[in-house]
Amino acid sequence: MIQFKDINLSFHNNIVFKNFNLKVKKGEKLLLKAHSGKGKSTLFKVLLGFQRIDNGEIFFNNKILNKYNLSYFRRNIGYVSQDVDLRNKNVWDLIVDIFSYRHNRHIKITKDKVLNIATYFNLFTDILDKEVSQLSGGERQRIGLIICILLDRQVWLLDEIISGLDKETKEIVVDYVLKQDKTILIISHDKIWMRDDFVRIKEW
Ligand SMILES: Nc1ncnc2c1ncn2[C@@H]1O[C@H](COP(=O)(O)OP(=O)(O)OP(=O)(O)O)[C@@H](O)[C@H]1O
Repeated sequence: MIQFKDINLSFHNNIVFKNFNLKVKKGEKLLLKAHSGKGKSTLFKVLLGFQRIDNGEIFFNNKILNKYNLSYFRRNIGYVSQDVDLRNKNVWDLIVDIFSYRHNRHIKITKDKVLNIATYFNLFTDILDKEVSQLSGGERQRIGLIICILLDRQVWLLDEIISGLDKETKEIVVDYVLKQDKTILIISHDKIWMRDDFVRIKEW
Protein backbone atom coordinates (compact mmCIF):
# COMPACT_ATOMS: atom_id res chain seq x y z
CA MET A 1 0.00 0.00 0.00
CA ILE A 2 2.86 2.34 0.91
CA GLN A 3 6.39 2.03 -0.35
CA PHE A 4 9.53 4.04 0.25
CA LYS A 5 12.03 2.99 -2.41
CA ASP A 6 15.74 3.80 -2.21
CA ILE A 7 15.23 7.04 -0.36
CA ASN A 8 18.20 9.35 0.10
CA LEU A 9 18.01 12.52 2.12
CA SER A 10 20.66 14.72 3.67
CA PHE A 11 20.56 18.07 5.39
CA HIS A 12 23.96 19.62 4.59
CA ASN A 13 26.39 17.02 5.98
CA ASN A 14 23.77 15.20 8.00
CA ILE A 15 22.79 12.04 6.12
CA VAL A 16 19.34 11.07 7.39
CA PHE A 17 18.39 8.40 4.82
CA LYS A 18 20.80 6.38 2.70
CA ASN A 19 19.04 3.93 0.40
CA PHE A 20 16.14 3.60 2.83
CA ASN A 21 13.47 1.05 1.88
CA LEU A 22 10.14 0.24 3.51
CA LYS A 23 6.95 -1.45 2.35
CA VAL A 24 3.74 -1.26 4.36
CA LYS A 25 0.77 -3.50 3.64
CA LYS A 26 -2.86 -2.45 3.91
CA GLY A 27 -4.13 -2.80 7.47
CA GLU A 28 -0.68 -3.20 8.96
CA LYS A 29 0.29 -1.62 12.27
CA LEU A 30 3.93 -0.62 12.07
CA LEU A 31 6.09 0.77 14.84
CA LEU A 32 9.02 2.86 13.65
CA LYS A 33 11.90 2.35 16.01
CA ALA A 34 15.12 4.30 15.70
CA HIS A 35 17.22 6.54 17.88
CA SER A 36 16.38 10.19 18.24
CA GLY A 37 17.34 12.17 15.16
CA LYS A 38 17.36 9.16 12.83
CA GLY A 39 14.55 10.54 10.70
CA LYS A 40 11.30 9.03 11.98
CA SER A 41 9.34 12.29 11.96
CA THR A 42 11.03 13.26 8.71
CA LEU A 43 9.72 10.06 7.12
CA PHE A 44 6.14 11.14 7.84
CA LYS A 45 6.83 14.59 6.40
CA VAL A 46 8.33 12.97 3.30
CA LEU A 47 5.22 10.82 2.78
CA LEU A 48 3.02 13.92 2.97
CA GLY A 49 5.24 15.91 0.64
CA PHE A 50 6.17 18.42 3.33
CA GLN A 51 9.82 17.40 3.02
CA ARG A 52 11.55 16.82 -0.31
CA ILE A 53 13.96 13.92 -0.76
CA ASP A 54 17.25 14.01 -2.69
CA ASN A 55 16.29 10.91 -4.63
CA GLY A 56 14.15 7.80 -4.45
CA GLU A 57 10.46 7.09 -4.98
CA ILE A 58 7.41 6.98 -2.75
CA PHE A 59 4.24 5.11 -3.64
CA PHE A 60 0.79 5.05 -2.08
CA ASN A 61 -1.91 2.85 -3.64
CA ASN A 62 0.32 2.49 -6.69
CA LYS A 63 0.49 6.23 -7.19
CA ILE A 64 3.89 7.83 -7.14
CA LEU A 65 4.39 10.92 -5.01
CA ASN A 66 4.77 13.89 -7.34
CA LYS A 67 3.14 17.27 -7.68
CA TYR A 68 0.14 15.79 -9.51
CA ASN A 69 -0.59 13.16 -6.86
CA LEU A 70 0.33 15.18 -3.81
CA SER A 71 -3.24 16.12 -3.03
CA TYR A 72 -4.29 12.44 -3.25
CA PHE A 73 -1.65 11.55 -0.64
CA ARG A 74 -2.71 14.35 1.70
CA ARG A 75 -6.44 13.68 1.36
CA ASN A 76 -6.09 10.03 2.23
CA ILE A 77 -3.55 10.16 5.02
CA GLY A 78 -4.31 11.30 8.55
CA TYR A 79 -1.40 12.80 10.47
CA VAL A 80 -1.01 13.52 14.18
CA SER A 81 2.18 15.49 14.49
CA GLN A 82 4.34 16.50 17.43
CA ASP A 83 4.14 20.14 16.40
CA VAL A 84 0.75 21.05 17.63
CA ASP A 85 -1.44 23.73 16.23
CA LEU A 86 -1.27 26.69 18.56
CA ARG A 87 -3.82 28.89 16.87
CA ASN A 88 -5.59 30.81 19.53
CA LYS A 89 -9.09 29.45 19.45
CA ASN A 90 -11.03 26.90 21.39
CA VAL A 91 -10.96 23.22 20.61
CA TRP A 92 -14.47 23.06 19.16
CA ASP A 93 -13.80 26.01 16.79
CA LEU A 94 -10.58 24.36 15.68
CA ILE A 95 -12.47 21.15 14.91
CA VAL A 96 -15.21 23.04 13.05
CA ASP A 97 -12.49 24.76 10.99
CA ILE A 98 -10.82 21.49 10.05
CA PHE A 99 -14.12 19.92 9.01
CA SER A 100 -15.09 22.88 6.90
CA TYR A 101 -12.17 22.39 4.51
CA ARG A 102 -13.31 21.32 1.07
CA HIS A 103 -11.95 17.78 1.37
CA ASN A 104 -13.39 17.20 4.83
CA ARG A 105 -16.78 18.80 4.41
CA HIS A 106 -18.50 15.51 3.64
CA ILE A 107 -17.84 14.31 7.19
CA LYS A 108 -20.57 15.29 9.60
CA ILE A 109 -19.36 16.04 13.09
CA THR A 110 -21.34 16.91 16.18
CA LYS A 111 -20.25 17.87 19.67
CA ASP A 112 -21.73 14.60 20.93
CA LYS A 113 -19.68 12.56 18.52
CA VAL A 114 -16.46 14.30 19.60
CA LEU A 115 -17.31 14.11 23.30
CA ASN A 116 -18.05 10.41 23.05
CA ILE A 117 -14.50 9.70 21.95
CA ALA A 118 -13.04 12.37 24.23
CA THR A 119 -14.56 10.86 27.37
CA TYR A 120 -13.49 7.40 26.21
CA PHE A 121 -9.93 8.75 26.22
CA ASN A 122 -10.37 10.14 29.77
CA LEU A 123 -10.84 13.77 28.72
CA PHE A 124 -13.38 15.92 30.54
CA THR A 125 -16.46 17.22 28.78
CA ASP A 126 -15.32 20.86 29.08
CA ILE A 127 -12.40 20.08 26.75
CA LEU A 128 -14.22 21.56 23.73
CA ASP A 129 -14.44 24.99 25.40
CA LYS A 130 -10.75 25.18 26.25
CA GLU A 131 -8.30 27.30 24.29
CA VAL A 132 -6.00 25.14 22.21
CA SER A 133 -2.98 27.05 23.49
CA GLN A 134 -3.92 26.18 27.07
CA LEU A 135 -4.16 22.43 26.62
CA SER A 136 -1.68 20.20 28.36
CA GLY A 137 0.62 18.08 26.22
CA GLY A 138 -1.45 14.96 26.83
CA GLU A 139 -4.71 16.76 26.07
CA ARG A 140 -3.30 18.04 22.80
CA GLN A 141 -2.13 14.59 21.80
CA ARG A 142 -5.60 13.16 22.39
CA ILE A 143 -7.34 16.02 20.55
CA GLY A 144 -4.99 15.43 17.60
CA LEU A 145 -5.86 11.73 17.64
CA ILE A 146 -9.60 12.42 17.89
CA ILE A 147 -9.42 14.67 14.82
CA CYS A 148 -7.53 11.92 12.99
CA ILE A 149 -10.18 9.36 14.00
CA LEU A 150 -13.01 11.60 12.81
CA LEU A 151 -11.25 12.28 9.50
CA ASP A 152 -11.47 8.52 8.95
CA ARG A 153 -8.69 8.32 6.34
CA GLN A 154 -7.11 5.10 5.07
CA VAL A 155 -3.72 5.67 6.65
CA TRP A 156 -2.84 7.14 10.03
CA LEU A 157 0.59 8.56 10.85
CA LEU A 158 0.90 8.90 14.61
CA ASP A 159 3.94 10.77 15.91
CA GLU A 160 4.39 10.34 19.67
CA ILE A 161 0.71 10.39 20.60
CA ILE A 162 0.97 8.87 24.08
CA SER A 163 4.16 10.30 25.59
CA GLY A 164 2.21 12.76 27.76
CA LEU A 165 -0.35 10.27 29.08
CA ASP A 166 -0.60 8.30 32.30
CA LYS A 167 -0.30 4.53 32.09
CA GLU A 168 -4.03 3.78 32.26
CA THR A 169 -4.88 6.29 29.51
CA LYS A 170 -1.99 5.00 27.39
CA GLU A 171 -3.52 1.51 27.57
CA ILE A 172 -6.91 2.85 26.48
CA VAL A 173 -5.44 4.78 23.54
CA VAL A 174 -3.14 1.97 22.40
CA ASP A 175 -5.96 -0.61 22.60
CA TYR A 176 -8.21 1.67 20.58
CA VAL A 177 -5.63 2.43 17.89
CA LEU A 178 -4.56 -1.17 17.39
CA LYS A 179 -8.17 -2.30 16.96
CA GLN A 180 -8.76 0.00 13.99
CA ASP A 181 -9.09 -1.43 10.51
CA LYS A 182 -6.58 1.10 9.17
CA THR A 183 -3.00 1.14 8.03
CA ILE A 184 -1.18 2.76 10.91
CA LEU A 185 2.44 3.92 11.24
CA ILE A 186 3.48 4.71 14.78
CA ILE A 187 6.43 6.67 16.07
CA SER A 188 6.96 6.07 19.75
CA HIS A 189 9.72 5.28 22.19
CA ASP A 190 7.17 3.49 24.39
CA LYS A 191 7.34 -0.31 24.69
CA ILE A 192 3.59 -0.44 25.28
CA TRP A 193 3.09 -0.65 21.49
CA MET A 194 5.11 -3.84 21.21
CA ARG A 195 2.30 -6.30 21.65
CA ASP A 196 3.16 -9.80 20.40
CA ASP A 197 3.63 -10.15 16.66
CA PHE A 198 0.62 -8.06 15.79
CA VAL A 199 2.62 -4.86 15.60
CA ARG A 200 5.45 -5.06 13.08
CA ILE A 201 8.61 -3.21 13.98
CA LYS A 202 10.79 -1.37 11.50
CA GLU A 203 14.09 -0.62 13.15
CA TRP A 204 17.04 1.34 11.79
N1 LIG B 1 14.25 21.00 7.84
C1 LIG B 1 15.38 20.50 8.37
N2 LIG B 1 16.57 21.12 8.18
C2 LIG B 1 17.69 20.60 8.68
N3 LIG B 1 17.76 19.45 9.39
C3 LIG B 1 16.61 18.80 9.60
C4 LIG B 1 15.35 19.27 9.10
N4 LIG B 1 14.39 18.39 9.46
C5 LIG B 1 15.00 17.42 10.15
N5 LIG B 1 16.33 17.66 10.24
C6 LIG B 1 17.32 16.79 10.90
O1 LIG B 1 17.09 15.47 10.45
C7 LIG B 1 17.31 14.53 11.50
C8 LIG B 1 16.07 13.68 11.70
O2 LIG B 1 15.07 14.43 12.38
P1 LIG B 1 13.69 13.77 12.83
O3 LIG B 1 12.90 14.81 13.56
O4 LIG B 1 13.06 13.12 11.66
O5 LIG B 1 14.19 12.65 13.85
P2 LIG B 1 13.38 11.62 14.74
O6 LIG B 1 13.94 10.28 14.47
O7 LIG B 1 11.93 11.79 14.52
O8 LIG B 1 13.79 12.10 16.21
P3 LIG B 1 13.01 12.09 17.62
O9 LIG B 1 12.87 10.66 18.03
O10 LIG B 1 13.93 12.87 18.51
O11 LIG B 1 11.69 12.81 17.40
C9 LIG B 1 17.72 15.36 12.70
O12 LIG B 1 19.13 15.37 12.78
C10 LIG B 1 17.19 16.73 12.40
O13 LIG B 1 17.94 17.73 13.04
